[in-house]
Amino acid sequence: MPSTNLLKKKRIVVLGSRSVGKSSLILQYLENQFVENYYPTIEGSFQRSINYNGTEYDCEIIDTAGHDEFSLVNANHTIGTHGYIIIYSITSRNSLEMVKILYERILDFCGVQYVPCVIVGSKSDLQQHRQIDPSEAQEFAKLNNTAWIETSAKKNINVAQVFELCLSEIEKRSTQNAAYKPPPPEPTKNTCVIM
Ligand SMILES: Nc1nc2c(ncn2[C@@H]2O[C@H](COP(=O)(O)OP(=O)(O)OP(=O)(O)O)[C@@H](O)[C@H]2O)c(=O)[nH]1
Repeated sequence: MPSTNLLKKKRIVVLGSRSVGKSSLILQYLENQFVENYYPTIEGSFQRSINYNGTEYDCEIIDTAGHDEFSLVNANHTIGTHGYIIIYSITSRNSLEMVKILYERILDFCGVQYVPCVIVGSKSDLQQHRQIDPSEAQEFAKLNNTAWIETSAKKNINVAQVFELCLSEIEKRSTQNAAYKPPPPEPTKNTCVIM
């Protein structure tokens, strides 16, 4: 039987195109800081205790290098991962297309039809450069049973909510699993086999 502590350990992977603001979101969340300059990420892992719904979760947050159409989702992204945050910038149509590709690649790699996931529209402070209508991203999220939210790391809008939503999606999934009862085995038929 797994201990309660183990059950509260959650691994969250943050994915998305280059420069959509993955590191900025994490930095704002963990350290209440925002950096205007762009420094490409290789990969980073951060520990953070998150209180959600009265429960303390011991979270590992993985910041990944920006993805393009040639990047593959690999075992490092998926093995042991409980939830995904996939980010596009509201100022970039290409980055929303990459969200769709990444989500499909995760499902393919894991061989499942659903994973706990939050789709995040970043840089919501840049309204004058908006290319993605909220309804478009919301529709994709709804179709795929994921959560969706817009954020600004710069203005610290909806930053903590992204991580809480991710835990909520993870919990939803584990409740569904707990409620799941496998179908009873098929009754054996009294058939006669002629050899
Ligand atoms: N206006 C605005 N700029 C942002 C916001 N978030 C990030 N940026 C800027 O966007 C650029 C890229 O941000 P990063 O956080 O480095 O993006 P990333 O997705 O981690 O990039 P990679 O490391 O290439 O994957 C930086 O210049 C940030 O200052 C935001 O909410 N608003």
